[in-house]
This record gives sequence, structure tokens and C-alpha cells, in this order.
Amino acid sequence: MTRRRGGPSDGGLQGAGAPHGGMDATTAPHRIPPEMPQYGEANHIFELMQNMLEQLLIHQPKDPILFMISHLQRDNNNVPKIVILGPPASGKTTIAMWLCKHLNSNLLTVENLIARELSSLAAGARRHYQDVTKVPSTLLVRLIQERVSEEDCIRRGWILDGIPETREQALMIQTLGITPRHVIVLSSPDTVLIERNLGKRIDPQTGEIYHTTFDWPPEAEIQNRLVVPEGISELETARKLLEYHRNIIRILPAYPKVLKVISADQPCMDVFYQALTYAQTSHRSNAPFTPRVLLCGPVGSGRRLQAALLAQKYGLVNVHCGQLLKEAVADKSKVGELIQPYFQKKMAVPDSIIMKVLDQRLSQQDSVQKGWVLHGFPRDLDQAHMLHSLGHQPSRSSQRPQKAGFFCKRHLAWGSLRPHGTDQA
Ligand SMILES: Nc1ncnc2c1ncn2[C@@H]1O[C@H](COP(=O)(O)OP(=O)(O)O)[C@@H](O)[C@H]1O
Repeated sequence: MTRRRGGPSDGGLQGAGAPHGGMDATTAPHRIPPEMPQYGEANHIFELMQNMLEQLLIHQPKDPILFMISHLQRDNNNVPKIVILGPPASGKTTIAMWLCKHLNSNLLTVENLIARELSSLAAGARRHYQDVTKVPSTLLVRLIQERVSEEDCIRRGWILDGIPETREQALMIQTLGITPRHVIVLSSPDTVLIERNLGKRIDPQTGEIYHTTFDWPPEAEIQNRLVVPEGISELETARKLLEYHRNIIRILPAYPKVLKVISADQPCMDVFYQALTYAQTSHRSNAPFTPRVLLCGPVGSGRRLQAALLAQKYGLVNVHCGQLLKEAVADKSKVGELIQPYFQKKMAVPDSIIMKVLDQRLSQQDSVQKGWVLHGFPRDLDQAHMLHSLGHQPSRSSQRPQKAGFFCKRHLAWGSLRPHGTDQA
């Protein structure tokens, strides 16, 4: 049914910015070719502009044009900007260090911010505050601001370990325009952490963290130089835990959309991979977006019904591959005549013919403009590659074409959608 809506006869008259579903083309105020929003989507133009506007408003440069040019030349929109929070001994520093290595980024801790030799601000802090826990929030936040403005942080991003510690700090950091893209919160029962902290050891040469039970270095040389850090007694950990719990509930509301809680009560490697996976996801933006959904699943999994529901709810064109082939035969179209003999002999229709039919359908005006939900295809990796090479990538995987993009779990398809109306600028 949806197949008949729109079609090539629309001739591009409907504005791409129009609401989905049956707008009268003759009353459309503008003619926006569908290629325009597609270009924007493929090149992340919306996010680029939004980011630039944000930076302009935060930094308020005297010469906005020069600022924009250098901002664009840096091409650093996607560098890591990560905050790792969690109670003592939850593994913040361990995970932050591994993420830094893996993402080639910069680790920012209270200790290394104050230890910076070339910073007069840090030198002042060292003179006045021997105990790093006593550094006032205003000074700490200025140290962070100074550090994140340095070239290596601009080019390779930063990972803040255990900062902010209070809501006050979170708000100060925000006010300076320092906004993390991902906030990871490690969580674990207090009893586990008190016990775990007792086994913590540090390599004074490299700063690497080890554990007497969970992460003991095999090299005797490293084993011999490990030291017991200060403040790991049961009493001290319990005191820090109390303080953490008091603060964290007031910090988290500062990061409503970028927050991920990960259980730290599992092996370090598992925690790390969950943290890494999250740090590498890009958040959905407000950019205009045309849903293109591949619905995969075995026979009987309910693809047809789900596709119909998706198409109805989001105003998508419902494309069922087998149905398309049958319709081509029934229409006695040129390509239908090519398909007919295969149907008669009950043989599989060659991929090249299927691709032709699909390409035609997915290139029609209504599919391009409203988006589509495709099912019954692809059936193997070759077909998926063919679809991809014709430029019909599903929306979510279009950002990572190397991952042979199609979703295998049908519920993923829901995740990639928003009710129509919100996906139009
Ligand atoms: N998931 C984990 N399982 C077991 N031990 C861990 C885990 N994560 C960290 N550790 C160990 O716990 C101790 C504290 O880790 P650390 O990274 O210093 O925590 P934090 O920075 O949150 O205080 C270290 O000895 C570390 O090796």
C-alpha cells in the first residue's frame, strides 16, 4: 500500500522539509531537492554548524571569522571529551589510563594538573597547597581550563579522572564552556570497594596501577618497586565513600544526556570494553534525519508485521523485496519479464536483477524523502555490499560503512528512529 504513495511522478515538488505523509505538493512553499538534506546528513553539516555556533558563543572572539576558520581547520569535533566518575577504588584511574592509551588522548587528574611544570598557575597551587585535596574548586577549574586549551588537548581530546567532585565544580566547568561528550559513572557496592582498595599498589616509575589479587604484574622487577598508596585503609575508604555518595547525586543531573553508569563489580577488562564502547558512540543530534531501516531476522520472526508498523508509525515507505519482484512480474514491466522465467522455474532470481528492482524503488522520490523500511533483503553479505555500493545505506550504519551495515536485531531499528516531526528541522 505504501508503495503506491508518492512515486517518481511527484517530480521533486514536495519540499524535503515538509512533514511526512501526504502534503499537497502544489501548496509547498519551497522546492527543496531531496539531495540537499541527504548531503547535510552524510557530511554532518548540521552538527558542524551547531558546534561552531556553540564555540562562538562560549569564546566570543573579537574576530569571529578568523575564529571560525581556525576552528574548522583544526577539524577536532570528534576528539574524546570524557569524564570518569565513581567511588574510590571503583577503577576510575585504571579505566581512564587504559582509555587514554587506546584513544591516544590526554589524562587529566588533580595530581597531574598541579604537577605541570610549565604552568605558573600550577606552580602557585603547589606553593600554597601541598595536599592536592585542599586545592580550592576555583583554582582547580582554572587549571582544567588552562590544560584543555593546550594544543595536545585540542587535537587529541581529554579524559578527566574523578573530576568534578562536587556539583559546584560541575557547574563551574560547564560555565567555562567545557562540556564532556561522554560521562562514565562506575558503580559498585561499598563493601566490595573497601576490600578492593586494600590491595591497591602503584608503580612509582610509570604511575600504573596494580592490585595484589586482581592485577599483579608478572615481572619481578615491577613487583619489587610497587608501593602502597596513602589513604587506602578501611576507615579512610569508608569516609571517602560517604563523601562521594553525598556529592554524586547532585553532580549527575548536570549531565543528563551524556551519562552512562557501568557496573565496576566485574573484571577490569569488561568494565574497560563497556566504557570504550560508550566513549565511541556518537550521540544522536538534532540534525534533520531520514530514517532508512533494514529489518533483518529469520523466517517467522515477524519482519513483515514490524515493517508495516514502523512504516505506519513513522510514515516510511514499506519495501518488501519479494513483493516488489512479484509486482514487477504482475505489471509486465521490462524487468518483470526478466524475472518471469525464474518464477516459472522456481529458481532464485539473480542478484543483479533484484538490485535493479530495489534500486529503482529506493531511488523514488517518496523513499528518498520519507525514508524506508526494507525487509526480505539482503540475505547474505554479498547482497548487503551490493546495496551499500548503490548508496542505499541504512541511516545508522551509514556513518561506519566499513561495518557492512545492516542491523541484525530488529529492535535496533526502533532505536534508530524518532517519531516523524522531530526528524525534520
Ligand atoms: N574491575 C575491577 N576489578 C578488580 N579490581 C579492580 C577493578 N578496577 C580497578 N581495580 C583495582 O582496584 C584498585 C583501585 O583502582 P583505581 O583505578 O585506583 O580506582 P579509583 O581511581 O576509582 O580510586 C586498583 O588496585 C585496581 O587495580
